[in-house]
Amino acid sequence: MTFELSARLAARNFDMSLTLAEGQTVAVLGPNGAGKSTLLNITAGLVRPDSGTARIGGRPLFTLDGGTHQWSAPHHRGIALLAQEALLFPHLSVLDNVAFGPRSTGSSQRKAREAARHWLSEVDALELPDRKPAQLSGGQAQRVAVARALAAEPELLLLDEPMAALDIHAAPMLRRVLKRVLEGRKAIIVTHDVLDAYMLADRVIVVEGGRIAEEGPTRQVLERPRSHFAAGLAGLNIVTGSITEEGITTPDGRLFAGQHDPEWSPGPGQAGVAAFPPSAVSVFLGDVHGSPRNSFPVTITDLERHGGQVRVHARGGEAGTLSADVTPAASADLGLAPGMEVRFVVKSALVSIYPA
Ligand SMILES: Nc1ncnc2c1ncn2[C@@H]1O[C@H](COP(=O)(O)OP(=O)(O)OP(=O)(O)O)[C@@H](O)[C@H]1O
Repeated sequence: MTFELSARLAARNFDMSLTLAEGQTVAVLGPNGAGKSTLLNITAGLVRPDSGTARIGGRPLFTLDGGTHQWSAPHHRGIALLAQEALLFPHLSVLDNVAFGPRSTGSSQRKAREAARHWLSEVDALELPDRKPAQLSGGQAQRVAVARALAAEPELLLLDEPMAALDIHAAPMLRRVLKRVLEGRKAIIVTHDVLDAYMLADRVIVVEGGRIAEEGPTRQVLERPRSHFAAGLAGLNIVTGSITEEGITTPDGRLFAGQHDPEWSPGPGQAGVAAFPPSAVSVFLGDVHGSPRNSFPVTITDLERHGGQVRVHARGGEAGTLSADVTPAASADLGLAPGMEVRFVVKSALVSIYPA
């Protein structure tokens, strides 16, 4: 059954629509304050939008358009929300925490505990049933919380940065468990980690300023980003403009040459993106002689160590923020420092051009 939502909430500058097909997991990525949690909370029934509709299959979750207003309470939505913290009932054993969902929908204690054991085994936590939540590590508690959410047999699972509160050793195990249990399930996972998107999601939605900035299949969005946020996650620079024979022309009239997708024949003037890694950018002081192509005057905003290189972050007028990787020796020779005006020159062979 398809999940469909369209909602607006003026107080949070929120206006989004999305559809989730049966069995599909979507990752929601975006900067702080973009509206990711608001999307989950509206879906779960914890925040009420000004207008909109949502349904799972034929079953309405809310209808706030037109004359008839309908609003289902959170526990009637068939939706489970998993937060950053496990939020288990502290006085119940692990087994009874997981059995809680089936119990509250009328299963006998025996049947509910049977279901609980099944879900504990699905999350690799069969050795924990008698413990109290206070006796669990963060990663164990979060796996139990996943089992508790699934034991309620939700039609849609919402995960709000489930790995965020875990240490680096516990996160990979939870990620593996989630990969297994999300297979073939409708789920929306809010995350700041591209690894989650790659491993867990069929599709990615990038949200910015309460709107969907970009969406598509995970690899397409993360390897051919169109939004600056997704480009940042992918570790790429992007410059947008309109398509020409050789590349794109930026809004301030600069030609940016690159390699077109061979399978794609753009119409002239069509909006396009030029994407390139920081390693494709060289840094020069002053004017560059010869071809002015793919060359930007920029102001350095920051320098940081990145692997064995120095990553030079800069602002380039219409081009927005760009970064270049140079060796520490080159950085020292050029005397690079924040506030300096330099020129970024990008190798056109390493620039991919694709439709915006
Ligand atoms: N309880 C609230 N009351 C009023 N405004 C809120 C509330 N929670 C969030 N907002 C506002 O709504 C907007 C979206 O916030 P939201 O928490 O959904 O963003 P987010 O993408 O989840 O951010 P983060 O990554 O920091 O968790 C922001 O402008 C935020 O300030």
